[in-house]
Amino acid sequence: MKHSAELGHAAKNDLDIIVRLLEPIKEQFPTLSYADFYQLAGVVAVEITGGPEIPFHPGREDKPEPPPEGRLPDATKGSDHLRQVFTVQMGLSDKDIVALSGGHTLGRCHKEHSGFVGAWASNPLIFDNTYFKELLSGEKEGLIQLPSDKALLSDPAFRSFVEKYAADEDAFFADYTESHLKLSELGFADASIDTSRSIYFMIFFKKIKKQENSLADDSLA
Ligand code: HEM
Repeated sequence: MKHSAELGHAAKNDLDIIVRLLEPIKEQFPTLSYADFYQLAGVVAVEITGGPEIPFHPGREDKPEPPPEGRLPDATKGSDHLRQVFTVQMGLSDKDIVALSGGHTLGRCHKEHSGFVGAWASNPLIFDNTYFKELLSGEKEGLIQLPSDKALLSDPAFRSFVEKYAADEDAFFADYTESHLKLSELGFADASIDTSRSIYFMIFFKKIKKQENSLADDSLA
């Protein structure tokens, strides 16, 4: 995210706004890598919008170059493509694919970015299981279902997880936590629980959370 090539990526057009908002917080923690900082911001975002507490292990190093192009999933494609990206390339399971897709409980699609328009849920600033409930209840005026979201309904293995998460938010939160943690530590060989450092980082976490709250208050004011 700190590389301009990534920021200019059509699929992530708004990232520069987040990067700009986070920069004053990052400046207070110069020893923290950007890779750890942005992962921590993701963990905080899920938690402060009502989602589960995801464990965080620090120690990622910043890379001098962005990763190669073409590794993001394509929203116009179906289940074979999702398994190619998440299972073949990243080693994640069907359960991970469906649980992580629940991240679409937050935010929305923008015409100027992806060409799609609208949010997946009527409460797009709350992390809950509405995404799965909406998916099962069919298309609705004002809400979006991407082809890649609909693939979770037509593929029987995916669908069983959609039904489970729609019926049981605790099960979604438990699986989402596991999958988010797994995704956030791909390629991070040193991820391990080092108690003293984890406690140290929890202090950062609380500080950042406090500042996020005051940023949110400012932007509402
Ligand atoms: C399964 C494959 C995925 C596909 C094909 C996909 C596709 C998309 C697309 C097309 C957008 C709209 C971008 C825009 O127009 O601004 C989007 C937004 C978003 N995606 Fe995904 N996504 C996937 C997985 C994920 C995962 C794993 C997460 C997080 C766990 C996630 C979280 C989000 C969020 C929060 C937004 C809203 C961003 C905003 O409000 O600006 N997505 N995604």
